[in-house]
Amino acid sequence: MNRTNETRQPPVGQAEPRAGSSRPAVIVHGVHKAYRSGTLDTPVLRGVDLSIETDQLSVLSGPSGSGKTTLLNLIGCIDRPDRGDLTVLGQQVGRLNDDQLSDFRRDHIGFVFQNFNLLPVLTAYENVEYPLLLARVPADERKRRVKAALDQVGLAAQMRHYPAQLSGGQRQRVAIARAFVKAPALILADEPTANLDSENGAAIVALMRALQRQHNVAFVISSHDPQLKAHADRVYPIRDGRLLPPETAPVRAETAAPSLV
Ligand SMILES: Nc1ncnc2c1ncn2[C@@H]1O[C@H](COP(=O)(O)OP(=O)(O)OP(=O)(O)O)[C@@H](O)[C@H]1O
Repeated sequence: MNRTNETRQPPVGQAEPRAGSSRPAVIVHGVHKAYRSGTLDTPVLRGVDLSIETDQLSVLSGPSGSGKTTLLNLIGCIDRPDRGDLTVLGQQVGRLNDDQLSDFRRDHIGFVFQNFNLLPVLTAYENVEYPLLLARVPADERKRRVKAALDQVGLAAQMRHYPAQLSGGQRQRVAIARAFVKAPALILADEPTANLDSENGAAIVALMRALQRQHNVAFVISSHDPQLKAHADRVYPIRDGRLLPPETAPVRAETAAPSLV
């Protein structure tokens, strides 16, 4: 038997080791998803096949209702497909039970949301610290990592501010720091610029682009923001629950990473 051709799976609930892994970050195979309302099933994803490379910024793009968030939720292990399977960071997630799935999500995936989803009673510092508390990271290490993350998004001076004391763009920076602080191999962002004006949106796009390069993570973003699509390595167009052929990034002059402070 030729063992080199065997598909090796990491232990249940663990992601592939990051360094040297040449596998795609995400493989979606034959995925269908419908939402049920009463006796009526509304199909949303109708057989999606997709492979997302590590170390790239990828955008899922399509009109409202095309299924972007549904697909992002499946990749993020927030929901399960009706049919088909997903391999995320080398782990076939359909093999995980609900507890294992939520541990996998917590340990390996960072999330950024359209509405920021910060806890209003916690300061910027405490919001970023929260995932490290859940992961039982020791206090000294927590402090070092939270400060570094806030520094990277340019919010060191506002660390004691509550979300209500921050602008929309600053809140999204806190949310991005929170997503990066655990150094996940995969970050998912659902319409991260939709609630921002174009200037703040452009700054957030530049920040995500710079952080993706700096941290070598797979960054998957659902968006119809043309600024985001213009900065993506790969754009995956979705229409009516089906994927069209991917668009490669337009050739453009390489811009230096912006200063984050
Ligand atoms: N929990 C749910 N129950 C029932 N229908 C849902 C649910 N979530 C989404 N849908 C429906 O599924 C379809 C796809 O929704 P989805 O949020 O994935 O689209 P989207 O491309 O992200 O849209 P948008 O850009 O507006 O966020 C929509 O018609 C939506 O109404």
